[in-house]
Order: sequence, then structure tokens, then C-alpha cells
Amino acid sequence: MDDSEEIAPAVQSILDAARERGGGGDRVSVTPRSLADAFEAAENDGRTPVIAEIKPTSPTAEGERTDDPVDLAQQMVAGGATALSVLTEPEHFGGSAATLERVRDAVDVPVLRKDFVLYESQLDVVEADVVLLIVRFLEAEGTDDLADLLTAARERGFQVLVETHTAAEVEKALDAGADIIGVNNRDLGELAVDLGTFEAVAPDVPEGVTLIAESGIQTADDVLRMRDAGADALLIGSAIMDHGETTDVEANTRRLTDADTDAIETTTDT
Ligand SMILES: O=P(O)(O)OC[C@@H](O)[C@@H](O)c1c[nH]c2ccccc12
Repeated sequence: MDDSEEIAPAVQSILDAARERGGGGDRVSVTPRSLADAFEAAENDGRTPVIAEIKPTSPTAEGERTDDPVDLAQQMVAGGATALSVLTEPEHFGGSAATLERVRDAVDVPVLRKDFVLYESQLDVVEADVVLLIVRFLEAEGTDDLADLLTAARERGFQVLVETHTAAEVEKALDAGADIIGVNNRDLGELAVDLGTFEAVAPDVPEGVTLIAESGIQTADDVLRMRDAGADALLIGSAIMDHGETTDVEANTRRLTDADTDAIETTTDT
């Protein structure tokens, strides 16, 4: 990928910052909380598997939430979140490794480290149950190879969510050995969100791969739409965080984790 083209300026700036950020120190070794088990437990419990994202701000958000991330995490879990995602990118998303560490200590659900990992050493920053690798960013000149990073992450104990946006990227993820694939409805080139992206790309992901719909999911209807298209789980940030407002994060989460059950009740009622 020529990353001077086709990528939104805000995303280019994120990528430039990621290139500059060093790695951690000692090699991380983690005993992860199983994402697959958490999804299964949620399903058995009648909850839609939702990964709720703690994102104090973002290039596309209005405003910033300054609440204690641990409070937010606890409200999300109380609202039925199956797992949490914590942004650790400091410059554009207001995240930090320390925040992730505090959140992971405070809850017992799996925690995804959401960052822009380009080199193996950047895996050695903080223990998390899952790390994100973004196919598109790993095509940029001078970054580590996706398959190598996937192996390096697994050797440290991490589960790996590989993020895609197109059928071609899904193929690359599969070739690299991904077993958890996310399809991002947000185009990192334009930052526009289209839930049709997941619907178009999902059929290319084989059974047996855990499939996650990411971004732009706002309402219970959106949840059902993504579930109908094959999503095993959903990654939801803004609709839960509600940037700039002080609404009820637990209620925001519950509305989305109850989407499948509410739909069944509505069907039986009528
Ligand atoms: O806030 P949303 O639209 O619910 O999206 C959450 C998450 O999918 C989004 O933060 C995200 C997914 N992949 C990314 C890659 C970079 C930055 C952000 C993201």
C-alpha cells in the first residue's frame, strides 16, 4: 500500500504516530481469557455478544468523555457486554496502556487491546486477552508481515483479531492464518461508515472463523442486521460511549446486548 494515497489525513496521522512509537520492554506473556468461551456463555445466557469499546475520543467523535474508564468498564459489563475493547493509542484516541491495565484488573471479561501495532516490539506494551492487527496498515512499507505478527502475538499468548474491510483483505487474513476476523464498516480511506460493507464481505469468511462486525452499529436494528449477515459478535464504541453526553452507559449497552432477545419477544408478542 502506498500510504500517502487513499487514506484519510486523520488516519495517516495515526499511522505516522504509530511508526514513531517504540515498543515495550520485556516480552509479554499472557494467560488469556477466552473470547470464544465468553461469546458462547453470552449466547447461552440470551445475550448478544457485544465487545464494548472504551474510546475516550476519536478523530470522528465529537467531544471527549473524561469519566474514569474503570467506571465505564463496569457499567458496560453490568449492561451485559461480553468483552471490552480499550484503545491504547494516546495521541488520537486518548488511550493508554495504563488504562487498559486498570480496566483488565477491574473486570473478568476478555479485554481487547485496540491499537495500531506495526512491529513485533509493539506487542510488548501491556497484557491483554486479544490484540488487534489491521490488514490495511500492515501493507504499508516497512511494517512487519501480517503472518509473522500473528505468530508473534500468539507466541505471547494473545488471541488475535484481524481487521479487514474488503474481500481481498479477508483473503489475506485467512492466508496469514487468522481465526478471528473483523470486518470494519468504516472505510479508513474516507472514514465513512456503511453497514453494507459487512453484509458484502461476510459471505467470504468461512464457517469456523469467528466473525465480528465492527463500527457504525448504533441501534438494536443495526445489531439484528449484522447478526442476520452472519456476525458472531459486534464491536461497538460510539453508540455506547455517547461522546459529549453524560447518558447511561449501562443502559446504552443493555439496549444492544438485548437486541436478539427483544426481537424474539416482539415476534412472539405479535
Ligand atoms: O465507535 P464505533 O463506530 O462503534 O466503532 C467502534 C470500532 O469498531 C472502531 O473504533 C474501530 C474499529 N477499527 C478501528 C481501527 C482504527 C480506529 C478505530 C477503529
